[in-house]
Amino acid sequence: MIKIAPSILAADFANLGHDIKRIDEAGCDYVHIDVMDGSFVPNISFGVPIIKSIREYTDKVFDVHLMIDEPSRYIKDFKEAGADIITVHAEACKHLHSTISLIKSYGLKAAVSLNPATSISALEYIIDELDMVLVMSVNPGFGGQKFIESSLHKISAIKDVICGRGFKCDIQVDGGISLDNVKQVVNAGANVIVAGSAIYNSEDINSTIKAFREVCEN
Ligand SMILES: O=C(CO)[C@@H](O)[C@H](O)COP(=O)(O)O
Repeated sequence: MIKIAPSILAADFANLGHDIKRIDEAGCDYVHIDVMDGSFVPNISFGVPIIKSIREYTDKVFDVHLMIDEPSRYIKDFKEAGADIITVHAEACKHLHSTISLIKSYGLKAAVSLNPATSISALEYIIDELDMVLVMSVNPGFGGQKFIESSLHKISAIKDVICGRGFKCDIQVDGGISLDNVKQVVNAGANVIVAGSAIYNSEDINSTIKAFREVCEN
C-alpha cells in the first residue's frame, strides 16, 4: 500500500492551516513536516510551536522529519506537539540506537534517514528496530531540487535487506519526486512518497495527489 506524504515545506507559511486542510481533503496519508535547524542543514524552517498550532487542522499522521543535530534533546517536545512518526538522521545522532529507543518509548513510530552520500551500512545494527527508513534523494535543506539517481539503487538495496531479514519496515523517499519519476522509486521498493513542490506548486492539489496515487498503484 503506497502512502502519499506531501511536504509542507512547499506550502504557503502565511496560510499553513489552510494549506494543510487542502492536502487533508485531497486524501493524503501523512503530513510530512520538515524541521531544519540551520546547523545540520544550511536552512531554518520551523519548530515545535508551529507543529503544535497546525495539529488542530487535521487528524492525518504527522510525519516529522528532524534535520537537526542531536535530536534526542527534543523528542519529548515533538511528541507533545503532536508528532506520530519521528525521523532522525543517522548522521546527526551520536547515539542513534538510544535516540530510536527514546522515540519508541513515547509510543511513536521511529525512522532513520540517510543523506545521499551515506551508505546503507549505517543501518546494519538498527534497521530491525525501525518502522521506516527515509532515503534522501536530494541533499537535505531545501525543496525543489533535482532527484539524485543513485537513490534508486539505495532504495533497492534497503528493500533487499528488509526482505532478506523478513521484517516489516516502510521505505520513504524524499526529494525531487514528481509524477515523472515516482513510478521508478516505487518499482525500486519505496512505499512512502514525499513530494513538496510537485504537489504544492501544481495547479490543482486535489487532482495531483490523486494522480500520484494512480501512477504509484498502477
Ligand atoms: O526534506 C526535504 C528537503 O530537505 C524535502 O521534504 C523537500 O521539502 C521535498 O521537496 P521537493 O523536492 O519535493 O520540492
